Amino acid sequence: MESLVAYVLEIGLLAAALVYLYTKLYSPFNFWKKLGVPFVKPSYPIIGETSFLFKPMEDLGRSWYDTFPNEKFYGTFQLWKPVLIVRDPELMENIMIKDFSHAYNRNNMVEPDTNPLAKHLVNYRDEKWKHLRNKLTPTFSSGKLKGMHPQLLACGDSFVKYLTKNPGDAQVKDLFGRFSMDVVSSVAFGLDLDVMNNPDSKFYEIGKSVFAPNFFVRFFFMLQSFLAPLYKKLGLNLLPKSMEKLFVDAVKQTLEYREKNNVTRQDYLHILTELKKKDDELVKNKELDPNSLDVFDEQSIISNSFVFFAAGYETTGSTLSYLFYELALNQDVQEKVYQEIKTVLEKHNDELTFEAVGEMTYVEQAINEALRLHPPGVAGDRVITKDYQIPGTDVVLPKGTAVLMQVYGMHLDPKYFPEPHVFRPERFDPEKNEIIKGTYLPFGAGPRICIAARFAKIEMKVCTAMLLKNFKVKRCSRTKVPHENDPRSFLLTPKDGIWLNFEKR
Ligand code: HEM
Repeated sequence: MESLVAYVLEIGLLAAALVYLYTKLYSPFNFWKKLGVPFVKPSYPIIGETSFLFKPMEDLGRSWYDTFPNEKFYGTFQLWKPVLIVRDPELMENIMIKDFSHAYNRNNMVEPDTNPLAKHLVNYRDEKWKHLRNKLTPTFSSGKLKGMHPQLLACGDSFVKYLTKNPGDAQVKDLFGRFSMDVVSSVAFGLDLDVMNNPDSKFYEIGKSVFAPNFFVRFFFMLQSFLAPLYKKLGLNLLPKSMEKLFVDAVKQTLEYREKNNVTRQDYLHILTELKKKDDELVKNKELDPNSLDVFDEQSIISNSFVFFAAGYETTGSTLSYLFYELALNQDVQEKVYQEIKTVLEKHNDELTFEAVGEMTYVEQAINEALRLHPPGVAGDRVITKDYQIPGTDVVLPKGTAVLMQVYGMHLDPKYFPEPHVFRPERFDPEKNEIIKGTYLPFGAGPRICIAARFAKIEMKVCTAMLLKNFKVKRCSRTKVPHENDPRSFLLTPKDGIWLNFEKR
């Protein structure tokens, strides 16, 4: 009996010693303490901090910003992984722009060879990313955007036709989602689906269900950086295999059809096809290794068309929904937007040319203001790729540290945006120059900024101009004020859509 007690005591002492040594010497939770950075202790031993997996993004954005209100930066954890929270505009600019060579990559990415849709810009790293970004940047040049303009107008026309047939109360998240799906399918996949008027299209049904807010997808998206090696091993995708196949087949069939019938359309798919042709030549001349990640091949076309969908569908659909919600609640702003649209169109013989859209500066200010109040991403994501000394401090962040820039918190900080909850597009008047550098980041910043920010703005301006020219937007009995964000989404997106009333002018 005695020997059993002694045995249990010995085991107990050994376990206590191991726990003590682990927490004091080896635990990853000592990371911030060792660096001398203030930090939030993780909620649980061993597994660390889990709140980022469950808290609604809006609350997460607020709490990240409001914890340590007097610090420019502090440490926290995602599970056992240390994450630096940055809440200072100057430091954000340093990390994203000036010292970009220390933070090339985002933390939340998978390897480009993980699955057939992963070989795209969002997932590329380091020098490989730089090469691909250089190739893709001209695809959004003014000339190329002008070439895509007729397709945006066609999508806008379908929208106006739909509302003319169905005026009155509408759930706008669904309508702007359909518009955004029309744009993506037409510009990136070469498919004229007109889902605005044919919502039972299979493509739309599947697309809508995949991108609909979903706790499961959100959970796995937030864990992507932890699970990336597993995804790669198993060839996994956050999309179901049926969806993956649908995208791959849609692009392959369109490419074959165009090739066979000699069809040329000035869209994104065409521009990507031209990039492939250039690299085919280089491979043929043995100037490029056909197996290198640098080669722009058929999989690159498919993946980069897909990223147009993944990165552009929900973001533009939600932003337009919030914009129209704010315009319905702020009729004086809507009137000012409408007057600008009318004046510019009169000058351009009632034609919404590419140039006319460029002249609609107040419309753009309203979009900027909607993105300030409702940025789809609450935080900007980077990972330190080369040891980085935080300027003006002794803190050296080791390679591999994840960093989150607090976009949402800053957009709502009265220090930078007085009366932050008021919808006031005048803040963005380019002549007043009121915006403090580094405080407004809906599209990110620096060399890794959203590559399609200009395209997205033009798309949203075209949609706004065409709708407001024809309709007045008002609240209706089903409009929820204030609106709620969907807790199931990893982006800020309205819960249950937003209901508004469209009245023909
Ligand atoms: C309202 C609309 C949109 C918003 C608010 C938005 C926002 C963002 C943000 C915050 C980033 C990360 C930037 C950074 O890390 O600094 C990003 C990256 C990106 N976005 Fe967008 N985006 C929008 C529309 C689009 C559209 C329509 C496309 C279509 C092609 C697109 C394609 C991309 C790509 C490919 C990247 C990765 C860039 C890179 O890693 O080099 N986005 N976007």
